[in-house]
Amino acid sequence: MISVKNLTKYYGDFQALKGISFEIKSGEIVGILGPNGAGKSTTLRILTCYLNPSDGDAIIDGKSILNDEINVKKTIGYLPESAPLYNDMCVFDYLIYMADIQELEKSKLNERLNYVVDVCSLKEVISKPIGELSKGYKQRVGLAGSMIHDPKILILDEPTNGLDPNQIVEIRELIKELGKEKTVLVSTHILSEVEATCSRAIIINKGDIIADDTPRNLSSTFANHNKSAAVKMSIKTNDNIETVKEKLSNIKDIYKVEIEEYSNDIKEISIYSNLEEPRDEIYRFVKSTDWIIYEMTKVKENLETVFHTLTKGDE
Ligand SMILES: Nc1ncnc2c1ncn2[C@@H]1O[C@H](COP(=O)(O)OP(=O)(O)OP(=O)(O)O)[C@@H](O)[C@H]1O
Repeated sequence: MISVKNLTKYYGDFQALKGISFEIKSGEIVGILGPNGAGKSTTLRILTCYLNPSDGDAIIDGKSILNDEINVKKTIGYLPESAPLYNDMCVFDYLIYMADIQELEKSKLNERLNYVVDVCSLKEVISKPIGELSKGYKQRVGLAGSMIHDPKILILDEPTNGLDPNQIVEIRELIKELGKEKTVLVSTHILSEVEATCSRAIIINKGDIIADDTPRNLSSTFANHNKSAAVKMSIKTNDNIETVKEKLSNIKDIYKVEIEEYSNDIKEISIYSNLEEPRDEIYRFVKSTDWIIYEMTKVKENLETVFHTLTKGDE
């Protein structure tokens, strides 16, 4: 469905992509992961014909990005990192406008409108101006607009960026749902999202692919030489999520803290550490607070720790 061959991109003298190649089969949901500046957006913008490669080619559903731009764009639904939504437009008008831009046949308009409104759960906001919607709803509108023309492939650039944990879970569920019918390529920093939704992860760093496998295989491949670990913790506290995150981030050797879920005073947290056994330090810290620990489990290997090991020193 997508065949990328030796894709190279220079910005002036700077080589942002160093001849990457990969294949994506029909029906796959593939996550493209990498630290800031790795080349994720550049790759996605080339595949969607918004940027020319310096060298190489990509064949999208049989069409080359080099000489069949119009048909490539028809095959793809693209949600850029910051989707250009029109705040004064109501959701309905925006979807009609996107259908128009994509030259969707009039006879298919009603059916497609009903489908995207339904799958993206937009019914209750359909007449509202986009500017009045929450970030989560705006992202749903962006997704709905990007697939109004029924593309075979969805390319989503950091679709959960800036969303709160509940909205992230919702968009993750939506991507899974869409993946039942479409081939999906999604870039993200949220690795738990890749583990939960993607059948494959392509890890990219400094313009090169450094790993390409199922999340499970990646985790087990690196099981023996990975010195970092993750801890899943459930706590009870009245501190808000930002405060919890900040306090835990200050513990020595912790490099990342994610609040996975929360309801009132219960917070489910993932904590990532450079140490093989981070629980001692975490416990000592929690003892100095009024938090109550409901659960604390070490997870030796997951995609986050693999990712950290592979890209260590590059962030
Ligand atoms: N228009 C541009 N001109 C010059 N350099 C650029 C341009 N766009 C991107 N770059 C550089 O190319 C590299 C790859 O950028 P890209 O945006 O593809 O990375 P990314 O993996 O998407 O990062 P992020 O997660 O921060 O969005 C970075 O070093 C970036 O500074």
